[in-house]
Amino acid sequence: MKGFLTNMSDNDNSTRTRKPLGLKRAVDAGEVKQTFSHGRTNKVAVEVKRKRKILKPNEGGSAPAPAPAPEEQKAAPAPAPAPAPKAAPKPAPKPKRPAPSDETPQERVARLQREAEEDRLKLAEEARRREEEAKAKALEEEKQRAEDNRKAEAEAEAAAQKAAEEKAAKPASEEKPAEPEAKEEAKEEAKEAGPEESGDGEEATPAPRRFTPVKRPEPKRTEKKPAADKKAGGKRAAASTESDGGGRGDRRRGGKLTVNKALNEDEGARARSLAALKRAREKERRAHYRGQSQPREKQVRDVVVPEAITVQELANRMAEKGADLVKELFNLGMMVTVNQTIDQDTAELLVDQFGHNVQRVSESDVDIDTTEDVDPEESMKPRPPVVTIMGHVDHGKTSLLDALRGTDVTRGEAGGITQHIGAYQIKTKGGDVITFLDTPGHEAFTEMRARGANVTDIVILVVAADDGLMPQTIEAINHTKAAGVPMIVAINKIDKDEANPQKIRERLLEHEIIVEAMSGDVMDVEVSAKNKIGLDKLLDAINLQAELLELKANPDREADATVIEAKLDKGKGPLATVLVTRGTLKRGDVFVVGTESGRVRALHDDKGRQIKEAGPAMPVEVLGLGGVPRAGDVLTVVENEQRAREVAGYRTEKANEKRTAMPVSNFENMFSALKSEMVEFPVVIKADVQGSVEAIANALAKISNDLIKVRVLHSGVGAITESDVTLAAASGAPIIGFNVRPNSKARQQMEKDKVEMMYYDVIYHLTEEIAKRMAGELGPERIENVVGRAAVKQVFPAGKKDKAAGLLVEEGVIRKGLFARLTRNDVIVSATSIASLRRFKDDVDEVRAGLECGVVLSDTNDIKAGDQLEVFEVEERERVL
Ligand SMILES: Nc1nc2c(ncn2[C@@H]2O[C@H](COP(=O)(O)OP(=O)(O)OP(=O)(O)O)[C@@H](O)[C@H]2O)c(=O)[nH]1
Repeated sequence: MKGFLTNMSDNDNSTRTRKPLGLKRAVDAGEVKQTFSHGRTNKVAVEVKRKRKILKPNEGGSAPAPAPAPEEQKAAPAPAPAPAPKAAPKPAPKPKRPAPSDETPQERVARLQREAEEDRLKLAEEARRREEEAKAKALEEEKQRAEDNRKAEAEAEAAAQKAAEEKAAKPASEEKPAEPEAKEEAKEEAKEAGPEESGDGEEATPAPRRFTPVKRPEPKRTEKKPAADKKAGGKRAAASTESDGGGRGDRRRGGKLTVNKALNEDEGARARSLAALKRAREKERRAHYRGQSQPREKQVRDVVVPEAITVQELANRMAEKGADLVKELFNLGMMVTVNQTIDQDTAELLVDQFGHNVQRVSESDVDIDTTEDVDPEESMKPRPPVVTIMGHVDHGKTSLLDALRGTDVTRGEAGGITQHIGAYQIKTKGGDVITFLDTPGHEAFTEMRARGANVTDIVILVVAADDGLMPQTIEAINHTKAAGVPMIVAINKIDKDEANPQKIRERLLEHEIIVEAMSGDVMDVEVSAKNKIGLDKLLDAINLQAELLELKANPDREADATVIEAKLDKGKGPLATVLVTRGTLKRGDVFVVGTESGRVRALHDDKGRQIKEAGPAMPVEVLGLGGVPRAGDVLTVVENEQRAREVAGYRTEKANEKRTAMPVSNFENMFSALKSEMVEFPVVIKADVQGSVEAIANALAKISNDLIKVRVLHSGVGAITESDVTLAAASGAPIIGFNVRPNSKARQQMEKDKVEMMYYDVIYHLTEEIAKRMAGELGPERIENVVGRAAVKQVFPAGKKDKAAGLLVEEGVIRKGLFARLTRNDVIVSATSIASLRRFKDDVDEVRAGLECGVVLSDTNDIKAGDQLEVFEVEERERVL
């Protein structure tokens, strides 16, 4: 290599001197290509090949001898500036010089140029391809090139000698054919030399093909390289040309190549990475999509199922589609929408169907269950009794309450403060406190009890001594018994002359009330509310009874209370009178009452005084409620407002759910709902045996329907009595006698009261007749027969006020006087009749389909073009049950 470098330097010197020589330069220009190709070894190889051509024939071993001389000469004239150094040493042009004629060398030069150009191009391609080859190969290639270069040097010399010999031996004309030979030889040489060397002449084409299968060079790279080279600038190019000569240059070249490669590789890498990224993303996307499209693994959820829930809410809790639930319900034979509420059982069924776990929510999870919160015995302290007064109308309940209030020692001192709330407490002379609920009457008592608010400890049954037991007295007795509350009988109005307390006591026996005076255990006190007689005795009796009851409550705890009454005060807002059942209610306490929550803003006692706290059995008015609760609601003090709101919210939700929860629609329910006004057919039944009574009652129940129902006022075995007649007369009911007859008194009474008597001995006849009577009660059936339909085409005034409708009869016939229904968008606008019917200004009786007419409708002028008129007859038929 070094030798080569020295040659180059020699050539350089020579070129400097011979620059002006254009032709030589042209000859050298063939070699210049090598420079074009950026001084890569490849170019050098081109020269080598040419030399090889000459080399191949080897025979001309003598040729090299003359070559050196002309070589130098030739090299000298070669004007090639930069490339010259390389070209110069090459032997190829040298033989041309000695050519006998000038033309031949020119031609040669031309050929050489062409060949060189072709070589250059091909070599360039090959070079690029080579560059593209794996880095691992690069070193080997470089080594090979280095060797080639060395060979080329030697060969060039040999070739030069040979050429000289040939030229010397052959005439100028023979030189031409010599060239192809040389080419062929060169080709062979090139083949032998290996792929790298094969960039010669036309033969170069197969070379790249040979490479192609090995590694397809990316065309881009080949293009980029020169570009990159250009960018590198002249300096670099010069440097590269310089570096071509030696191993260092090779290394550098390698380095350059590496740089290019690096560039290319970078680009390639970038391209690959982008593509790879895209592919990766696409793959990921597809995988994701596939993942989605794959059937999801069913997630089993614990679904909390309350007592009532909307379909949508249940769907949400199951994370299922509402429509799916509706579909499922439809399959179960229930027609519901997502907004409808279904009951717990249905909801559970759905949850099961969808494969989730049912989790029944118990009230205690959210709500407050005071029954579970039992106070320990040691915490219990005696509390005042709570007393309710019941009795028949005008027997003196209110009077007695007032009288008892008057006995209050504290009130007496205060000078008769009017009662402020619906309950009050009195302090007896003995210091005992008694709470009276000022809601007399068993209805209120029972209603409270029905709501679970059994706050009454003792019932005082007021019976007027002058009146005896009356229906409401008996009802009060029954209600008290049902409540299991002890009773004290207050025989009132004993001040009256006609008062007969003993008779009352006796009558009470009929109702299993045995008073103490009759050796029973029910205390009885004779009182006069009017004259304030026996009040102390009554209070004593109450206290005694309270003692027996051992009424106790824990006052040292958060309060529970029951709403006695509640109202909305314009100034104070919602107010509730509550009776503390246990604990102590204090100002500032946070509570929940029914569906309302609140904080105690103020407490008022029954006298309207502000108090700070209220203990067990004390009635107080509470201010600070969020809303008006209902009587019987339980007020519970809770730890904080959040809890109060939670409970109130839960109760509200539950109340709403219950209110909106509807039995699943079916036609039966639908129709029964429509028939709100049911007719009752009252009867009194008397039969010979109980079995008959029951059979008749059942048979009559069966002929009852949604429109009319048999109501048995009274039924019994035996003859029809006077009282049966009285009862039947009061209700306008017939008396059904089955195998029985009225006694004479009853018969007279029947005639007097004009009570209908129906005798039967066959139940079927009885039911048949009753059914007819019931049908008669309902009246004949109205059946509508539509006879025609017409469309309102236009509306025009008729007379001063009326409007007439221009009709086109579409179906049937329209007749004057018939009933008509005017509908607009299928909604009935008016039910009327055809008042007048005209056709072309003539009154007509009827107009048939397809014809136009004008009508005036009775009692309506609300007619618009586009309305539909339906005309119908009404037929009345005897009703059959
Ligand atoms: N002579 C006499 N009359 C009385 C007595 N107690 C009540 N009355 C009268 O009986 C009538 C009815 O008394 P109320 O206290 O209104 O009776 P009530 O049971 O509250 O009546 P309602 O509120 O209608 O249920 C009134 O005119 C009273 O004056 C009594 O002890 N002696």
